[in-house]
Amino acid sequence: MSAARDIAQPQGIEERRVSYSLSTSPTATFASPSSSFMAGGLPHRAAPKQLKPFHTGDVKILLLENVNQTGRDILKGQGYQVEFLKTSLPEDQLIEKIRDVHVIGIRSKTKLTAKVLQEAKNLLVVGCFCIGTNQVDLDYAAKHGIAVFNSPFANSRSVAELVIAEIITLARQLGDRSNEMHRGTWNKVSAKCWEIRGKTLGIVGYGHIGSQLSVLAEAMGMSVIYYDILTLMAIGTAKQVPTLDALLQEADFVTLHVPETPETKNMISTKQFGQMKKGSYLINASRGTVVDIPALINAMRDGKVAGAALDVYPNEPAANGDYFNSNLNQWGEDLRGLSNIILTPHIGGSTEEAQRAIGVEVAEALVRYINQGVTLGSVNLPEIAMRALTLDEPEHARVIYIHRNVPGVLRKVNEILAEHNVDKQISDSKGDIAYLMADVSSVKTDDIKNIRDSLDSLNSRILTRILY
Ligand SMILES: NC(=O)C1=CN([C@@H]2O[C@H](COP(=O)(O)OP(=O)(O)OC[C@H]3O[C@@H](n4cnc5c(N)ncnc54)[C@H](O)[C@@H]3O)[C@@H](O)[C@H]2O)C=CC1
Ligand SMILES: O=C(O)C(=O)COP(=O)(O)O
Repeated sequence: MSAARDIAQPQGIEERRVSYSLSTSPTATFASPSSSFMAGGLPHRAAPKQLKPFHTGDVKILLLENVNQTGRDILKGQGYQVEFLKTSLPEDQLIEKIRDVHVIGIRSKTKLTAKVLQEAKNLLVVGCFCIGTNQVDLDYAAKHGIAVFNSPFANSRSVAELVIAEIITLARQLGDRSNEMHRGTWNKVSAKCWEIRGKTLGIVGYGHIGSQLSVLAEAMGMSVIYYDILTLMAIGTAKQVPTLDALLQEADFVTLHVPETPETKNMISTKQFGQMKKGSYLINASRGTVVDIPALINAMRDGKVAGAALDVYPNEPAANGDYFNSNLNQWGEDLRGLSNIILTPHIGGSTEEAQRAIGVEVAEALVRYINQGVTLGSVNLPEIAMRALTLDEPEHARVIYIHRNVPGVLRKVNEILAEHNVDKQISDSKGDIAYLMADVSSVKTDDIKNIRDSLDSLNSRILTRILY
């Protein structure tokens, strides 16, 4: 049985769903208190005008960017309202839509900036159905009690395989030969075409993708060196080098697998191209901001770089269609005019295997969070797990209190919970934000309302949810 089913669909839960409670504003009153355990509790940053009985059908989810069917099925299977769009949305439309939803699922294109998130008054959680989370203002989200989840490695293998294909394609100038044949030209050449056996691959960023790539490259007879800000265990006979310059000076192929951060912006620019070996190759399947594209164009025109593969760009379009004729890519003409350059539309993680796996992983994390408050795998909140609430424990409730990490909060929370039997309590913090989960028993509806109101009145409060 899958984790989602374990957590979200205990025996007999379906018929009881209609009676569990929507978490409320401090001024709202309870409707139809449940006598059983249910997973519920939606956020209440904006005071709802009226409280209505809650069921899973109240949870509104917006899925953008063609999230895989596997994820959609899991979420719909919970009874949530799921709206699905194939593309991302321009900011104004995104703001309109995000106001209304409790959950949003995105991939790498949708920018959830503070400006967008501040309109998301009901938003409980963001699911990034991809690896990168740079498109989300994680700090703003945490400070407003919005959890963010991603899929940390389900597409790593797909990216690593793409890079292997690109290494050979560049070494043999396959893109150019194929284009020539498409134009009807037979151009059989061996000059400056190489085997990859015995060549050195320099991997910048030796995380999930970089280390997977290391294994594949060594299996094909390449020597692997890598540079990372962390000291990391080498896989196989790969060697960590102390600086980026050392890597650039030694590598025949340089491939980038770092996240988008202020430090990685234009990490490969004129100075770094100057360090690279003449006739070496550059591959970027990380983020478009990591390579200074005008500097790459110059390095290729000078012959310093013999070939390049770009899968990512500083500005990427929201949907499939015309790209280089839009003003999104100001260097389109220059890039297309170069020889031995592979240009792909951010397809590193775009395989059936990766997308299916990501759909399941992220949707299951969302279900666990919505239904049980479990934050395992969250990238911006402390990770906390407690066993699922079950139906044979009447008058139990799960209290979730997201709060600022300041002294004295636990004492105040425990004063509020003191009259009840606290079966279990866990609390953890991450920077300024703390997450507390407590299962309490012998609680009646009025008790739940009182607990919620008291927690809401504390200065440290960011978000209170009570699941029962
Ligand atoms: N083209 C595509 O479709 C895809 C692109 N990506 C991109 O690839 C990136 C890497 O993915 P993973 O390997 O899964 O991430 P990861 O987090 O497992 O590894 C990243 C590595 O980069 C290192 N690093 C961070 N900053 C650095 C710096 N300034 N200098 C040197 N090393 C640094 C980290 O210490 C870490 O070891 C993602 O952040 C994402 O942006 C990921 C998946 C698909
Ligand atoms: O997983 C990532 O970080 C990627 O870059 C892949 O993004 P995508 O899901 O193709 O929008």
